[in-house]
Amino acid sequence: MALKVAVIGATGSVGKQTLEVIDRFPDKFVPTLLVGGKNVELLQILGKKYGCSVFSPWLHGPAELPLDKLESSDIMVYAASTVDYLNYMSHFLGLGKPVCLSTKEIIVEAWPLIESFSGLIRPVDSEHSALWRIGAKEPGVKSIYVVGSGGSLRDRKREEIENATLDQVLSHPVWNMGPKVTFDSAFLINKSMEVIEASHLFNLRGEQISIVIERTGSIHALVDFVDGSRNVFFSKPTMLIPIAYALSYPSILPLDEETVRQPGDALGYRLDKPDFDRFPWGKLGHYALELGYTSRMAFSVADEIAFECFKDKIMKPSDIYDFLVKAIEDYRAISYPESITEYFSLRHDMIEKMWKEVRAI
Ligand SMILES: NC(=O)C1=CN([C@@H]2O[C@H](COP(=O)(O)OP(=O)(O)OC[C@H]3O[C@@H](n4cnc5c(N)ncnc54)[C@H](OP(=O)(O)O)[C@@H]3O)[C@@H](O)[C@H]2O)C=CC1
Ligand SMILES: CC(=O)[C@@H](O)[C@H](O)COP(=O)(O)O
Ligand SMILES: [Mn+2]
Repeated sequence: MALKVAVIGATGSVGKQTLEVIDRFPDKFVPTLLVGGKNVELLQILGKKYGCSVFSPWLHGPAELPLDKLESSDIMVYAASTVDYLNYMSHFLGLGKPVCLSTKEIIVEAWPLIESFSGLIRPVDSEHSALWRIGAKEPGVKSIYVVGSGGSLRDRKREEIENATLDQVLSHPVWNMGPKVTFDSAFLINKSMEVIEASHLFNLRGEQISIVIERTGSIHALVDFVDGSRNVFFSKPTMLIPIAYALSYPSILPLDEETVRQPGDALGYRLDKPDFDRFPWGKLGHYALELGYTSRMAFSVADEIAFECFKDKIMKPSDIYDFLVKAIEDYRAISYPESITEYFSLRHDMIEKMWKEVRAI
């Protein structure tokens, strides 16, 4: 029997690639509910193509998903660039059903609220999928490496980074992704988010997690074990592999993507230390880990606002750094919400307060 799949964020980069995996294995997966945003035209085309239910706030009003369709699904892929559907995700997990989770903002911001379901949460973010596959959840892990490409500004000087245009920031050298994660990647904010994500998913301390740069996007993660051994994960830079693995776990689907290179070439890859002088944003994940869960949440919320401000030319990269540091520090002593309702209420207050600060700049 084909698994019934609900896709949140079906019209986006990860969502569309999820449907590509589903198309390749129609005997294994069938979409039951597709949730999208502004691109209602595409959403309706997809709904017709698969003969399934669709939902968009731009079509149907505030986020109220058809619960019957959701509950009758076997597995969820959460790939929306919003945390708005956290309560539905939590409800789905509460039914004992797995969620393939791409939206790292949820893991960074709301981990204490979903941690009890960690056995049902399957990482989709490429590095975390790789970490999962090479043993980061197993006993005996000493430390891990989250690998990055370096992003669109990786060869720019400090001054060029400070004056980068939106077009430059959104021209990723390796991956074709949605705008927010591409922006994050340009400043190593994405790696900071991924350090927190890895700490939560694999229950590791900040000092056990390092960022390294590999320019071709062929190495995604490394895990060092206490016996002195090291696992490394190679693959072409494609999200099809992590999406397919999350959907089909524990089996591996015959995607037949080209192997990245012959094993003999492995020594040809270069891993570099990140340049934190040019990319200080890449240290903020560790800083937020030090200061606690509410600071991590504030970091992610502030980053969402910073992206809007960068697009509107209200903030330069150095302003973004200051803004993120302030958010992390401002919320260090605030206790973390005890429920999803309280989380959304705190999130709302954070957004209001942060926009007030922006207006005062
Ligand atoms: N793209 C990638 O390769 C990777 C992405 N990720 C993570 O996955 C998540 C998604 O990224 P990506 O696919 O690139 O993002 P995109 O911007 O390409 O897609 C975002 C999706 O979310 C939908 N959406 C946004 N707001 C709403 C809303 N209020 N209600 C319903 N749907 C909404 C969009 O709908 P619409 O377009 O119709 O407005 C779209 O389907 C992010 O958290 C990102 O960090 C992680 C690793 C790799
Ligand atoms: C594909 C994926 O997982 C992204 O998060 C990717 O890692 C972004 O590219 P960077 O490695 O440049 O941040
Ligand atoms: Mn990633």
